[in-house]
Amino acid sequence: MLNLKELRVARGEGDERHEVYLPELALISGQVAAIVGPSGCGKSTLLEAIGLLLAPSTLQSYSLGKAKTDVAALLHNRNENTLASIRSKDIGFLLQNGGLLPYLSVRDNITLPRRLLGLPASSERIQHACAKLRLDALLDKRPSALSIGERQRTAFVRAMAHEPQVLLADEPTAALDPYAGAQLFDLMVSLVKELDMAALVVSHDYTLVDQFKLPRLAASLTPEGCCFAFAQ
Ligand SMILES: Nc1ncnc2c1ncn2[C@@H]1O[C@H](COP(=O)(O)OP(=O)(O)OP(=O)(O)O)[C@@H](O)[C@H]1O
Repeated sequence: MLNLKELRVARGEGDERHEVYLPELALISGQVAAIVGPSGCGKSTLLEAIGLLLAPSTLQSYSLGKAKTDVAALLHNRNENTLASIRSKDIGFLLQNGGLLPYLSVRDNITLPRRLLGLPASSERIQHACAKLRLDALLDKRPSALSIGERQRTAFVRAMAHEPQVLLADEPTAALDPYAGAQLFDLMVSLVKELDMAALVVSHDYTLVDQFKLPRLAASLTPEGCCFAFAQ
């Protein structure tokens, strides 16, 4: 579902430059893996590069989705239209701050990705996800009237609403209590299997990562910056 080799991506300049290196990543359909590591090591940077929100400095190969789209070639040729379509259709991104649109209701935030793609606004899966994450009573509210955890659950449903091939989630349970966090992980793992997709999730919640037996893409420090590889 996602195969990538030799990704390097950098943030900052000069002494502030921080490079992240991922020698290899292979995710099969139905798989959820966790990106783990200390604060500031580059987990979000890595996720943003994989999600095509940040341009890599080096990328040997990157194929995405069932069609094995050659993303590395698209990036190399700066094929912005196709890259934009992959971002909106094939990738579901849950940003660390939620990224909800303040002037839309919870319902409209959740259904926006589907409406932009010309799909019916709602689906049985969305209704099930809203019920499981206890969002039903909040659908007419604006994000400013929600707690941070409620915003985070809304952002998760929005990231999955258009049934992307790959879900990239940056700390989706950071603001949730243990029960709500486990509910969200449980929903994510079952949706990923049901929809034949793959997911990468940045998480500091090692209890959940272990409980759901997720493979860990773990950070180690190198002279250049930070290198990620699957923990043995
Ligand atoms: N916009 C930016 N410009 C320059 N440097 C940045 C920027 N965003 C992050 N950095 C730096 O890049 C490095 C990696 O940041 P990143 O947010 O990817 O880490 P992280 O592992 O996700 O951290 P956390 O767990 O605290 O969220 C850090 O040293 C950070 O200070």
